[in-house]
Amino acid sequence: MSKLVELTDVGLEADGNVILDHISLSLHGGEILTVVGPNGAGKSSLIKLVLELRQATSGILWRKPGLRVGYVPQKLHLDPVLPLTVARFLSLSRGRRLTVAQALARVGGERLADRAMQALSGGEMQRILLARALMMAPELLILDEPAQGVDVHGQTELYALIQQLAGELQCGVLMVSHDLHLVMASTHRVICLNRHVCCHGEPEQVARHPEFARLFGRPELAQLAVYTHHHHCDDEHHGDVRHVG
Ligand SMILES: Nc1ncnc2c1ncn2[C@@H]1O[C@H](COP(=O)(O)OP(=O)(O)OP(=O)(O)O)[C@@H](O)[C@H]1O
Repeated sequence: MSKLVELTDVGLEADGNVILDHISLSLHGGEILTVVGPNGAGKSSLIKLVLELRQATSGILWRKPGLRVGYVPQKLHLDPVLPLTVARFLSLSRGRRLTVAQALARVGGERLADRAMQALSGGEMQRILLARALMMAPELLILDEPAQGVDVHGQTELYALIQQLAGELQCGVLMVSHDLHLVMASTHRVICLNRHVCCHGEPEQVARHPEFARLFGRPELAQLAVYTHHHHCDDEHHGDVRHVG
């Protein structure tokens, strides 16, 4: 599968504070990478770097040239009195490659087409935001806590849907989640972030890593520590390479 994004030793500072320190990661098509970490760990900042909404202060951020990125934000702020149906909302997205009906079908939301956006439940809203991100047939889907405001059953369903879409569309998925245990079954790799990469690997390995256990308050799990570090020695930096710092 082709490489979509690669960060090599990336750092981000703002107002003299280190927000991200020596971050290295890569993501390929069809692969799901979940970023977990405590509040203030730099998860949203990392997503903003990959979205090119912020610029790294050091290191190299490479994106496949012309990469199509679909983004699902944590929340959508809508005017409560704005008359807007789901179909109309989806039709407003830029760079469309799918029809509204196709995007709704992808997320199992066909029956929601004529519903007012303001009348959607938390789970329905997240599906519609996902449908919007799919409208331009993304090669990379970026999701910032996609299951926020969704009950536990709905969260499990949503993560399963994301996993299904990544397989069907062969797009890469980069998502932030607060609950590794809910997302575990639906992700290939996990990065535990606390400004730097604390640990990195398959979900079971990260869940049992002492640093993860310390951050998430399960020190007893540290006894079970298994750690596999995946080195990415792939050096093909061509295309959209950005050298900074
Ligand atoms: N432009 C900025 N200037 C100064 N500090 C910033 C800036 N942007 C982010 N920060 C700080 O960087 C840290 C990381 O923020 P970020 O929102 O990336 O964390 P997060 O892991 O997404 O947190 P949360 O889980 O609470 O959403 C925070 O301490 C935040 O205050």
